[in-house]
This record gives sequence, structure tokens and C-alpha cells, in this order.
Amino acid sequence: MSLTESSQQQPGYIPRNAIDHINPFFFKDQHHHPLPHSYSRPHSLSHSHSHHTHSHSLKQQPYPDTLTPSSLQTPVPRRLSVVDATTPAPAPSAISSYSTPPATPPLGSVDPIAWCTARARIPTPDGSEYFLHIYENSKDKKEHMAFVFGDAIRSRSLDKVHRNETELDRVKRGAYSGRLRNTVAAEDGDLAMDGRNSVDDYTVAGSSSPSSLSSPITSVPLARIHSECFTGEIGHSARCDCGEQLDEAIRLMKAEGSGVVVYLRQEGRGIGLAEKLKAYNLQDLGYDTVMANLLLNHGADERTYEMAQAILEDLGLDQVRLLTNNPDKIEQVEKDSQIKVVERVPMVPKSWEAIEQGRADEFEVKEGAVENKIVRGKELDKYLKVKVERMRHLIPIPAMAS
Ligand SMILES: Nc1nc2c(ncn2[C@@H]2O[C@H](COP(=O)(O)OP(=O)(O)OP(=O)(O)O)[C@@H](O)[C@H]2O)c(=O)[nH]1
Repeated sequence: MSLTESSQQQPGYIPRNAIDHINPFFFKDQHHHPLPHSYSRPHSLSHSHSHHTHSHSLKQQPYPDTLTPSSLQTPVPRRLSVVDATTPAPAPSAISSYSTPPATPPLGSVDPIAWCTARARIPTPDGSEYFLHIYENSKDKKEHMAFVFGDAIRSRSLDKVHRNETELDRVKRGAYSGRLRNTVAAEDGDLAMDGRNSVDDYTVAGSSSPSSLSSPITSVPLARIHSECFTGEIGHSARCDCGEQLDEAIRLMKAEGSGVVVYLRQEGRGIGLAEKLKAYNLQDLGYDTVMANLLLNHGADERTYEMAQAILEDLGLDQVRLLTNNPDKIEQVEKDSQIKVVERVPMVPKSWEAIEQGRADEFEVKEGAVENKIVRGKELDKYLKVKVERMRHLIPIPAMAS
């Protein structure tokens, strides 16, 4: 049985990008919905799975009053960023190798590639360290990232030697293995920037065989594909456990001495921070996370994972142990790719884990408080329950939280 099969038939499950199933303003088939008989739905209002017709048709057609529950606001038109059927699909990229940084990124490529532009060591307070990798890509202008733990996992595109670059150029990009030594002359403050004083301490990618810089990957590494959440990671929000999850993934990878967090800039399940804040206002009115997205004319989850595929491929990982509760993420990462999720490693919310283990009373984080990114509270419980009940997330709901 696949890792995701067990959750397919869950009652109340909402498919990703679902709009038809819940949103009272979109009807796939009028015979199955309570449309008033007097209202003959114009073709332009009918919903198609392709999402192609919304942006224009909705602007032109006012909603009949009978379709608008008095408690809801008039929905805004679907964002124009949604692909329009009249726009020709971009031609496939001519670039065949992801390890060749193109001079001008072919934005909009259907099969995106990603290449690492810089990497640097990030020491952490407990004395461990990881290498942060910054990626550019052929699909968007966002800086997606990878936190890489251990020396065995290397970026092929980073290690590739660029034409006319010097050893120092490669050191600046982070295309070395080992550790850089401080070569600044202490007495006069001059930078010894030619690298000659420090060749004993690192090896620069200088051959056409960058894999020679890394030790072989001996076991299937942990991977976390994490979507940006400003509020949960930076803003101390107790509405979600995103910060806690990021910390836990990093903790586990430090403990194993190996792993990758692919950090995707798809805030708010892909709808962006401003739209997520609007969704929070709707949640404060009582709508759940899925319904709030739908009422803003977004999909329940607008994230995509081709960028994660491209980054994992660049890092030479075709097998991972994925830290997730989300079966959709597993399906999307494996889809049309060589990448295989050989194991799903659950991410049990700390507060729910404490309840399950009978430690809830010892769990000293105050209601709604965040401490070391451990979150607890009614708002979090509600958010997590919706993920389980409507988005197929594979975590048991503890009795106390139900
Ligand atoms: N639209 C919306 N996005 C949210 C909300 N809460 C968190 N997010 C975003 O959801 C993303 C994290 O997704 P989650 O559903 O928590 O987790 P997941 O990545 O699908 O699944 P796991 O791998 O199990 O963590 C981040 O981009 C957050 O910004 C919310 O209430 N509304």
C-alpha cells in the first residue's frame, strides 16, 4: 500500500485546489446545487477544473442576490495571476541540464529548473552548523532555499565550474568542500583574498567531476519540504505550528548529521501573506482555514512542488525520508519525477504529542503562547483538526482536542 492510500477515502477530505466542492459561488453542475430555478447560470460563470475562465468572466457577471448568503461578503474576482486559457502556454525550456545556469532565466518554463547561486556555512547556537543554499530558478523570481546538513549532500549546479572564474570566485560562491580558514592578516587588516593561504583547509570545485568533492550518501536522508510562514516562523503566531515544525526538522537533521530542508517561498499555502491575513480575518469570523481560502476565491491549497523536485534533484537526492503529515505533498513530490519518498516521517504537533503521552499538565507553555516555537492553544487545535478532517493530514486527533 502506498504511503498515501490510507487517507484517500477520508470523509470530508478536500482535494487540493478545490473550489467546486465548497465555495458557494462556484458551481460545477447546476443540477447538483441549490440554484434558484429562475436563475439560468450563464456559461461564463460555470466552473471548470482548469481555472481558466474565472478571472474575466467573474468580473463581467454580477452575482445574483439569491446566491449570496447575507452573512458573506461579495466575493472578489479570482486573482489575475491565475492562468488564462487565451494565453499561449510557454514553450518548453531549451535548457536540458539543471546544472547549467542560464544567462537569462527562461521565466515561465513548464518544466522548471533550479540552480544554486550561493552557499555558506551557518553556525547555530548549539555548536552545530548547516550550509544554506540559495536557488534561482526558471519559473519565478523568488529565492527558494535549502538548509543542507552534513557534507555528503552537494549541489551539482553550485559545484559546476563557470567559465573564466577564479578559485576565489568559487570560494565566494561557496563551491568548496571542507571549511574556510580565516586568512585575514590580523596586523594590518588586509584581506588575504587570493585563497592561497588556505588551500589546506578546503577543496575547491575545479574539476568537471564535482561529485568528487562529496563523500557518498550512505543512507536515505531526511528531507523536509517546508512552505514559508512569516507569522508562524517569525511572528510568534499561535494560529499554526509552522515554526515548531521547522525547528523540529532542523533538530532531527542535526541529530542525524544529515538532511535537507527545502524552504519554498509559497507563503500562506501559496496565496501570499496579504491574502493569508485576509483569511485570518475570515477565520476570526468563524470560517475554517479551507473555507476562508475559498471565500477569498483561492484554492484550498495553491502550492506546487516542482521547485522542490528541482532542488532535490540538484542536490542529487532521488530517495528521501520525508518529514510530513501531508499525503498530498508526497504525491506531488513523486509526480513525474525520479524522486521516491521511501518513508514518511510524521511531524506530530508537540502539544498533541504531550496530550497523547499524558504529559499535557506538565506542558508548561501557556494557552496561546509560543516558547521555543512550541505552540499550543484552541486556535492551533482547530487549525490542526481542519488539516486532518479536510486535508487528509495523517495525524491522530487526541480526544482532549476533539
Ligand atoms: N492560507 C492559509 N495558509 C496557512 C494558514 N496557516 C498556515 N498557513 C500556511 O500553510 C503553509 C504550511 O502548511 P501546512 O498545511 O501547515 O503544512 P503542510 O506543509 O501542508 O504539511 P506538513 O508537511 O505536514 O507540515 C505555510 O505556507 C503557511 O504560511 C492559514 O490559516 N491559511
